[in-house]
Amino acid sequence: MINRLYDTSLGLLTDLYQLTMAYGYWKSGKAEQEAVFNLYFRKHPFQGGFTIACGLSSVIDYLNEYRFDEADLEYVGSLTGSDGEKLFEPGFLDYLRTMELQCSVDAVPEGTVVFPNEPLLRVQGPILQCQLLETPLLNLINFQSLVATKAARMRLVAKDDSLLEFGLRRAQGPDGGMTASRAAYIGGFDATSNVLAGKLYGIPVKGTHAHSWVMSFDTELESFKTYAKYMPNNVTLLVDTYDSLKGVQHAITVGQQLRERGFDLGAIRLDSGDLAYLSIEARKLLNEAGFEKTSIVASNDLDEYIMDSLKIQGAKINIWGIGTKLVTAYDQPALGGVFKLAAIKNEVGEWDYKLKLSEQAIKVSTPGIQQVRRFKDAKGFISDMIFNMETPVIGKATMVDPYDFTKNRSFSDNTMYEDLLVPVFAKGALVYTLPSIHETRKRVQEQLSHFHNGIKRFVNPHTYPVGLEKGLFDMKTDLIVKLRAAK
Ligand SMILES: Nc1ncnc2c1ncn2[C@@H]1O[C@H](COP(=O)(O)OP(=O)(O)OP(=O)(O)O)[C@@H](O)[C@H]1O
Ligand SMILES: O=P(O)(O)OC[C@H]1O[C@H](OP(=O)(O)OP(=O)(O)O)[C@H](O)[C@@H]1O
Ligand SMILES: O=C(O)c1cccnc1
Repeated sequence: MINRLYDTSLGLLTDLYQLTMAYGYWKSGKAEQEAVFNLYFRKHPFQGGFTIACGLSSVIDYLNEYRFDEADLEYVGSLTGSDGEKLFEPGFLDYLRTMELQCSVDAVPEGTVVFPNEPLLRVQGPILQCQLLETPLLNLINFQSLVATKAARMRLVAKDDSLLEFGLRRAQGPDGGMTASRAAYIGGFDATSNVLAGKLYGIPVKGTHAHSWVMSFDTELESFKTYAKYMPNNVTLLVDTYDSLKGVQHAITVGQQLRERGFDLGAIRLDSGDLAYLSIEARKLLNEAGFEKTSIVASNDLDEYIMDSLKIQGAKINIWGIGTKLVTAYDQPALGGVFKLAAIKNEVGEWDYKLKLSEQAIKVSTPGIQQVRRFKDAKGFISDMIFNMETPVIGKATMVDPYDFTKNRSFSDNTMYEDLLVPVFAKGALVYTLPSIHETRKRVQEQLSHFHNGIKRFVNPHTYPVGLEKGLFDMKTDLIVKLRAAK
């Protein structure tokens, strides 16, 4: 299924309205008009204070293979409108057949901590092409950023404990499972039970055994002994099938036999009951029997809140197995990333800036060829300023709070900063060297370490300051005033 999905051309992985608009651009002679779109979200997921950008690697794979094959074109050519006539002329299908991607894409590297309204991706190129890419780019970035963020939240609670992703069976289909395994690893998990993700993405694979193994034997002890006999170098025993603490005693018996063979009892796993009480009691039993190094794995519908609570209760869990709540991003199953037109080049080669009005200030889009400047001092990151690349900031920079123009801050020209978006495609050609998944995973933790702890708490997190450069703010305000007057 997965291979079939990715072996085929994916040009049609878009919404029909992108194709009908593309057709309209083509018919009206606007197809090649240069446009700029920004991909951003408006609100952090999980009522949190940060988001992890993830999915760029899939975007690169997607754009590298971007095409419409003959079967795609035949299908598109067969689509009809309300009168039963064809929607698209053959000439448009020929246009798609020979179309080569001309877009330039700038993006924040995967694993970067990002905030509402900041472009994660900026796409510049023929408007027809940018338009077709809206849906797949959002599909690739939204879900992976969501899961990477969820995973990063779990990592914050776990601290130095191990985190194992167990979600494949509960994921939203095969692709949901695969991309969640990848995003979870980037967000800070140590390993996955998903063997295909191990093979394709190079994520470490780990696992224990199921209740069915224990149930298939007459006694739990026999099941443990048999498992240890055949896999002595990978023994984690699930102790809760009948009675968790009796299960721990059986695991200790098997651990003693393993030691006689030169191996050891790696871990026990608890998967039901009061995980705080049981882990504390299990730890005592293991320590009393000389198994201080044996780990305690817990699983059972865990999320960052239950983990936090278990830690407060003094649970002796040092490996966490997490599936459903992570891979489905259970408490917020979608990130609302959007892709908005921000500028179009006119006949005389100048940019006409564009914005979408809304009654809600938060939903008014921002025009401009946007870049994000992240200011920092010796202690870490202090503020992000979105600016228009066409009017570069020279000298002192003034940043305005987009929702309260009376609030602004200035940064002298010797304030340290980094600009977040980097070139990924230049006129259709890949110009970016993708870091390994392991480097991207490290980047998340490194990035988080530069932010104030206030943005990382789960309850009423601190709002990290993100503003518009004064010139961009003024340009946006003028445009709003003009558009409201023209309504
Ligand atoms: N000490 C604890 N504090 C907070 N939450 C806990 C604690 N122990 C377990 N939990 C969580 O409470 C939930 C209990 O789930 P549930 O009611 O299904 O119980 P169970 O032990 O799985 O029952 P069963 O024996 O039927 O499998 C799970 O999400 C689990 O992670
Ligand atoms: O609870 P999650 O966070 O989703 O983690 C995955 C769950 O999947 C397994 O249960 P399942 O009942 O499917 O199989 P089992 O017999 O191996 O426990 C495992 O024991 C976990 O409880
Ligand atoms: O290896 C495990 O223990 C495992 C794998 C998948 C789901 N639940 C548990």
